[in-house]
Amino acid sequence: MNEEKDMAEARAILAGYRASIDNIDAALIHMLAERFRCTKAVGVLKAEHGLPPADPSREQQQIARLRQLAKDANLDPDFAEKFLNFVVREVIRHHEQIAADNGVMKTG
Ligand SMILES: C=C(O[C@@H]1C=C(C(=O)O)C=C[C@H]1O)C(=O)O
Repeated sequence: MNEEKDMAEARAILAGYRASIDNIDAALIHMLAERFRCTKAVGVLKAEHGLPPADPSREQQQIARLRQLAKDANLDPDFAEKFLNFVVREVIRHHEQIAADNGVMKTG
């Protein structure tokens, strides 16, 4: 009887956490969509002005900044760096595609 009650309570707590996880995942998707909307505009600007798709020195600054933010937030900084690199790789792929569509040579 108690076991059943414990299990029902655990399921209710789990459902509460999952509702928050679903909200957070939705926020992440919206934030990523907004970031890519912005980086695609950067890709067009770069293609129009013959700037290279990638900017490694800017990326180094972002990595240092995000690693510190992650540490302060008690998030694994290695994970934060891997996540940023994953996103930036996709951004650079978009920039290369935009440049190619506009007849600009791949330079970086
Ligand atoms: C968006 C840019 O292009 C690339 C993508 C970056 C990013 O997604 O944050 C950062 C540097 C560049 O390699 C940029 O140069 O700012």
